[in-house]
Amino acid sequence: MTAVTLPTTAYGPLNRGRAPLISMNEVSQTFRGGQGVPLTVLDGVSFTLYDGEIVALLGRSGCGKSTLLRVMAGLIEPTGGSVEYRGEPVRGATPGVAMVFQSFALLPWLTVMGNVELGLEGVADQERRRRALDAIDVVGLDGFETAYPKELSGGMRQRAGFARALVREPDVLLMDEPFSALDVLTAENLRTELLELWSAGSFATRAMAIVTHNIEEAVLLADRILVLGDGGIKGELQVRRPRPRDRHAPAFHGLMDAAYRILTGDKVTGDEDDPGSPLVNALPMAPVGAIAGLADWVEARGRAADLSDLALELGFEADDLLPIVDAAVLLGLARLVDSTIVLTRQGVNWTRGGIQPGKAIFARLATENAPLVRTILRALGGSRDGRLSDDFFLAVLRRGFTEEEARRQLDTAIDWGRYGELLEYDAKNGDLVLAS
Ligand SMILES: Nc1ncnc2c1ncn2[C@@H]1O[C@H](COP(=O)(O)OP(=O)(O)OP(=O)(O)O)[C@@H](O)[C@H]1O
Repeated sequence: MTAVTLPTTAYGPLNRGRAPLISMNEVSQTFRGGQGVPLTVLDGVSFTLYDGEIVALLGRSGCGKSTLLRVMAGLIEPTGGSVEYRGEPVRGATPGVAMVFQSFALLPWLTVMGNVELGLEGVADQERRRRALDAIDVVGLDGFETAYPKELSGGMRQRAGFARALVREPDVLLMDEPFSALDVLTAENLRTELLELWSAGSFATRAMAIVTHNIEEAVLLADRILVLGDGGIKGELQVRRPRPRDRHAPAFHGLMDAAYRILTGDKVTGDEDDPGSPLVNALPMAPVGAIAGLADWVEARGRAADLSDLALELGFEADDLLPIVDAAVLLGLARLVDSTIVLTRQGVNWTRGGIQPGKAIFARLATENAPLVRTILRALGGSRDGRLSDDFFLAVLRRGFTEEEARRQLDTAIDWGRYGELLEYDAKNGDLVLAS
């Protein structure tokens, strides 16, 4: 569906330049099953959780989602491979991690306060009390400090579960189906509040991973969805949608379909023939001039360059380069190997080929790989006189993007199409015109 080629060893192309928090390297987990028969649940899984992201681990029942989460938390020592936390090997419980469980896991003989304070063993009384009260406040349980779990509804128990995890101010919050024991409305409420707190930076956590088998929940919450199956990661989806996400947007449905197709075994990534719907596969917003500039720099450095070095040299943050890098990768001008950008043969030909041959290469790549450019060309080709108003495209794009995003998507496609001499744009009346 997307033409972006993902690096095969590191599942995190959106996160280049961000700090890795937990890295799993070729992790395997084999349990002794019934009658001592070995059961391999994870088989050489590599995955990195980066600073700033929410990752959903999606998969069928029994595929090893909880096992993967427990290995990340250091609750299980894997039978193969290794786990690192901020570059240091994990031995025993992973530092900086707190967990939230489906079953709430509260001690029935302790009050809410007592349960939350449990997360702070070893902290002085007064400090412990202050932090517990703060955490209880953040999750909206103030007033229930002295209540016992049996006096609370399911939703309130899970709030206490979150408070007990957050009171530790964890770097990483790992959640194992935290909403699936709750009724639909309570789950929705808690999910929304968690996202609001996350977006507002109301707690110190830098990254979250959530296990779920609910596709909609994964698309609502995550920046990245990893689909687990057959002992490994079957596929990955990037969710580049602003929050809060509109469940009714076509793009949302497109992502759910894509996740479903990976779950059920259809290959979604790497389908070169179909760049997918422009409503789901947004164009990285980078003008051609910027992509050309990047390609020139990389070419001048032997056709491969480390992104952080490049950013440093240019005086940018690595993140500033991301849309430009994403655009080059989407078009097929470059590929990423971990954090190194490497020009493809087409990328080299584009940079070195001179103006007209360069334009021809770009035109072909944009038509093949950029969903919105392709859609616009098809629509113009099917119109009476090869001419359509930008209002037409904006109206369609608004089904998947905000007003502002829709305009920027169209402007990017026009910029790419004009450079490739595929189309013209008549700014006076806002018409897009197929190039003659
Ligand atoms: N400690 C253990 N000993 C033996 N087998 C185990 C152990 N823990 C998990 N398993 C088995 O490993 C497989 C994966 O379990 P896991 O709980 O990780 O799956 P899951 O994807 O989280 O499933 P679910 O969605 O149903 O919770 C299951 O077959 C389970 O029975």
